[in-house]
Amino acid sequence: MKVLKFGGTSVGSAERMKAVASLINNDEPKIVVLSAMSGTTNALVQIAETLYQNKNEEANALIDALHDKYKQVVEELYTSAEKKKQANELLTEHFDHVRAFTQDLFTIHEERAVLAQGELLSTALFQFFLEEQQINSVLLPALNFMKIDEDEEPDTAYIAKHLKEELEKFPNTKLFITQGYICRNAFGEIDNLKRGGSDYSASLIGAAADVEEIQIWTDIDGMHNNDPRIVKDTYPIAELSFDEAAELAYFGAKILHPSSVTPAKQKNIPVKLLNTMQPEAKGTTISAESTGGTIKAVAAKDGITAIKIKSGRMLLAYGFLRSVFEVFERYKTPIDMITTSEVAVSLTIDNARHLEEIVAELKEFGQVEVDQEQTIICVVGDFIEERSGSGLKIFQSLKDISVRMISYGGSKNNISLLINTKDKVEALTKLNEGIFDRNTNNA
Ligand SMILES: Nc1ncnc2c1ncn2[C@@H]1O[C@H](COP(=O)(O)OP(=O)(O)O)[C@@H](O)[C@H]1O
Ligand SMILES: N[C@@H](CC(=O)OP(=O)(O)O)C(=O)O
Repeated sequence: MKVLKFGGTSVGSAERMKAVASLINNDEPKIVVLSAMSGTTNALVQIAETLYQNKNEEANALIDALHDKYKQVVEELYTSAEKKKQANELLTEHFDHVRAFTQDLFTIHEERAVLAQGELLSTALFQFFLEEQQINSVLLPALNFMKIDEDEEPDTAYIAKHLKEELEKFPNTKLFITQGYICRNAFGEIDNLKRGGSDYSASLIGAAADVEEIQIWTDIDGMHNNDPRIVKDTYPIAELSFDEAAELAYFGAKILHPSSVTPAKQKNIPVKLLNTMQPEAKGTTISAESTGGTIKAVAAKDGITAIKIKSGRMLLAYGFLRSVFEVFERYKTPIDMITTSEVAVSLTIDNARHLEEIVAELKEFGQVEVDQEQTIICVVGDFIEERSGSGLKIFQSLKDISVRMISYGGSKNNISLLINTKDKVEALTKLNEGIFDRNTNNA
């Protein structure tokens, strides 16, 4: 059994859905995980924001516009009048459900129900298409097995048990379709795995069903060595280790959801990143093995806040760092980077929701400085043997850019640098020119 996840762009139009159907139409047993059609989740987020503000007329106009877009998809996707009618009835049901929220109090619970509509629609429309094409498949409702706990972490035991039960209901079926992104929370309510979470769904499903391979089908031919949205002349990487891929995903490579590597790594299931527009391309294979040159890729994570605590008196005392970390723990705020000197400790966070409270508490330890609009540049590779002077190449490339923090040694896979966000494009471009050995890594 394999898991194949198709992202928003891969199911973004009737034409794309038809291409996905032909890609999966073979005898291999598989679970197909679909995202919402591209643009849908953003549109639903906008509808939810409008509903929060009680702008009901505006919300209705947005809902109508999205509904119209889907009517067009139905027109293009199906050939028979019967399927078009069935699909249009389904659209009415879903969009009326969203419209109903204009009449009522709008809270986070309603918001989550609104956000779930994208995946519910894409999978239902796709299943209808397979039926029309007489391709035998079963639609598995993710809300019957995908669950997060009180800490918003996946309940892997629950997922494995309930997914197995769902699959066992259909012993003769080889093709299952299900929703990415959506789940139930500890209270049984509809929830989600955060933006981009369908990759995470695919990986959790793959681990739960102990599949032989997880494929993430998207609109690019694998993980590139640099952000292709920012830098020209990037190339796909043939192979990455789980740890390298996890670092890149966490530090901004949008092609993968940050948490999606962990479940696959735990079960040692290879993950392939493949391109729906170019299915024959080799893509990237993520596995326990790591081969290729020393420096593999670079990614950038924006929205970082740097906090420096200066305290000559206390820094070297044992227990000091623990007290600092406890402040962040109290506010459930993870720390990304940390560096220390004799008189100060600098660290970064990407969730500044409790910044004010955190800073107020840290001031008890010393002088606190805060810098926002920072970016972490993360260079990933196998740095265990400093054979090729990777550090030198990195610093030479960045010689004209002011680097605020440097972190190396936490893992053998990552050198992280903190820079001002305004310097990001220049930093990524210079690194692209200065640090890669194209012949070794290119897919
Ligand atoms: N290092 C990278 N390698 C490949 N793609 C990347 C990288 N960094 C950012 N991306 C972007 O990620 C996009 C694919 O992710 P996403 O938009 O989430 O796809 P999907 O809609 O299939 O889920 C690509 O189109 C590309 O612009
Ligand atoms: N539809 C959700 C989940 C998702 O993963 O989408 P995509 O696979 O298109 O990144 C989102 O837009 O966040």
